[in-house]
Amino acid sequence: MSNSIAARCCTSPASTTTTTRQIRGVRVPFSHASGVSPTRERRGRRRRRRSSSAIVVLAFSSSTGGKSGKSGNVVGATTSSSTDTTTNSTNNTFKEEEEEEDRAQANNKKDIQQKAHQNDEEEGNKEEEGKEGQACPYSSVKSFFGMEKKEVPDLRPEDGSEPPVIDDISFLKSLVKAAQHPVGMPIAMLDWAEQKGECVGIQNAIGPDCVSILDPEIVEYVCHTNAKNYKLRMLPDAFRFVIKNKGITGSDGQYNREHRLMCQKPFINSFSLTQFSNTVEERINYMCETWRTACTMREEGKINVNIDNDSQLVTLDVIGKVAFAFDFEQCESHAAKLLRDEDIVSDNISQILDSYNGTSEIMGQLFITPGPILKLQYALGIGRVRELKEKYAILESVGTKLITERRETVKERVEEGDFNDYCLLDVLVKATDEDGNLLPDDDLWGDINDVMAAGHRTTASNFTVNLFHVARNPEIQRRIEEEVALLGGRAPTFDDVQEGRLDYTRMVVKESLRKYAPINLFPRLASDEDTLPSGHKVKPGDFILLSSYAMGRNPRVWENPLEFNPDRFTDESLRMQADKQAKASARDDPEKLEIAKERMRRRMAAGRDFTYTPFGAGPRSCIGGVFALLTATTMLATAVQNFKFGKCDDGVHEDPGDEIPIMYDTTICFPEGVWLSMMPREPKLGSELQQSSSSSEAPTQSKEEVPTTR
Ligand code: HEM
Repeated sequence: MSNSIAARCCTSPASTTTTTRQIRGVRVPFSHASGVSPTRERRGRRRRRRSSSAIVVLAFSSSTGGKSGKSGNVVGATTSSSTDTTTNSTNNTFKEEEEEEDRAQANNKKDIQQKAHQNDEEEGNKEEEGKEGQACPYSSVKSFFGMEKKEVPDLRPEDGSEPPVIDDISFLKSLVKAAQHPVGMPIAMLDWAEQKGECVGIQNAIGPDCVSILDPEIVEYVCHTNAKNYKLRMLPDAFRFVIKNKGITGSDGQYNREHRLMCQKPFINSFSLTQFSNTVEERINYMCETWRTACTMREEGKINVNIDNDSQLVTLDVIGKVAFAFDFEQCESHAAKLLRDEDIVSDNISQILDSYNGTSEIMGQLFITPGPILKLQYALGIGRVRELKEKYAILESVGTKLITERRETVKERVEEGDFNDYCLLDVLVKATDEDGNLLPDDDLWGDINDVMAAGHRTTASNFTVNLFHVARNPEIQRRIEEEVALLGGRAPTFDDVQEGRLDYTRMVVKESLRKYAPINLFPRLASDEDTLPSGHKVKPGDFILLSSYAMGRNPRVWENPLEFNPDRFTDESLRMQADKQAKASARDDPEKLEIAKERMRRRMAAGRDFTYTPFGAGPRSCIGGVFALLTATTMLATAVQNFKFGKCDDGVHEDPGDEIPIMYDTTICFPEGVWLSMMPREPKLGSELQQSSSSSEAPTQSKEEVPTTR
């Protein structure tokens, strides 16, 4: 039986006995980090959990070494297409990606280029593995962008000495410090970089040896040049034990590539993106209306809110609809509670939310429990592992019911000639393997669950950080206002972001991601022996520590890294940044310098460098990065269009100063909440313009409801 997946329309009822896919591996740590409206009690639990996440990467790294997904004959897993996704695309992977690249170029859509870069990485790896067994027409595009295979730079110590290493005692001390620090391991990585350099070997007395890397050139080597040796992820045993090796984040090899390609599809398809834009617009405007009404109910005409809480509600609603057309109605529940003191959550939603939050919480508690102990606890019925399994089973069974309903809906739509994908699940229910069998429900649920968990709290935390800075920095707020006013009072859309009408707002989003990376680590495991450009020797099973947080605060790369400065992302700043990186990599060789400058400038302009890594890098990088940027920018513009933000002045919540108190469990958390004040703008920013405006304004997108499964 073949394992290939093709994009075909569903014409027959769901089959759940299709393939015997062998899937190896488990979910990445953030998969179940999705607490909704965390109470103080839950925050307390997160605080206790934190120290474990700092060390888990070392304690368990050996458990997944050497795993890889089963290979089969790929017959074109579904990938990007522009508007018509109904063609039976079996072998059009490269062609469609090439078209996507062209479109991105033509429209100067920088972030879609970044997406194309991810695909590029992926294809690069396929080529390396020789799995496709065919010449890649994409390589000409690659070479045009300077993405052809690069010479490995020589970054060994210039004086001929051995590359820097941390001995085991110093390492254990760092580990203890990291475990006590709310940010965890990235703090140790920054310390090592300061003391020894940006690529440091680590002798680890209690686990495999590690290399900690902050140097963008060596990150490029690991995530791009020789990515095939560093594709494996370390994952806690609890994930594997419970989640049965499904989903994108938990898989490797061919299964992972196929499911990445399938799941990327709606996030780069213009029809689907328009639906998603409508959803984001609708949800954030609903929340704005709730805030507005709450303000009118106060004498002072304004309110103070914990924006961390409300952000999570909006993004859960968004990701539910985007992933599987499910409406969590969090914004409605919030409005009912805030405005009328009513609880209106339906049984169906509470069941899903309870299981979703429950699995997240227990998974956090069992994060570092080794597999054999989990099994023993399960057999003896002690600890919370049974409860975890039960909760995940509930989640899965509700998911399966929704999938069954959606299969019917999509079938009817297809029969009526509507082949569009309104959500990710629509893509998945149409996908078949090369024998024409539909994919089994648990494969589908694995992907949906992954995307929901990966996209929910990450995007919410970014929105929170954006508004924190807007509220305390009048100049940042003024510059966003300026941009938003030009929209003439209509709702901001994804198109506004992609077509450059919200460039400054987008730079604020990017700066928030740099300084407060939603996911702090994206580690890799070496599968084979290798020597890094720094001269460090790597053995199979060695652990490569990569960190978005530490890279985003690397003082060599980012001047005054603690300063929040969105202007780092202007074209001019990026050019200067590129020249700085080129200088470092050319090492005083004038000939190399010119080539390196040219190359770095091109890469930075296209968002394809390895200095800025909030979405990770390489063949396992985030598949939702572009969507997340579009969403966060649209939400921020909408919020500023509707409200004037300021520091919290309720006399209860203290101003934290310019640094937000944070900690990481599986994603970034704000243990004290993030409080700010908001006052409605009357009328909305730019509305006056609309009345007298010319027809040159971009029209408001029509609202097309995303059909739900309920
Ligand atoms: C601001 C928002 C987000 C941030 C900062 C973020 C960050 C990340 C990071 C750091 C990784 C690991 C990458 C690596 O190991 O190289 C990742 C993986 C992933 N992300 Fe995101 N993410 C965000 C939003 C999203 C969204 C909205 C989706 C879904 C639409 C998504 C889906 C995924 C998936 C499926 C993976 C696993 C990829 C794999 O294992 O092959 N993420 N993300």
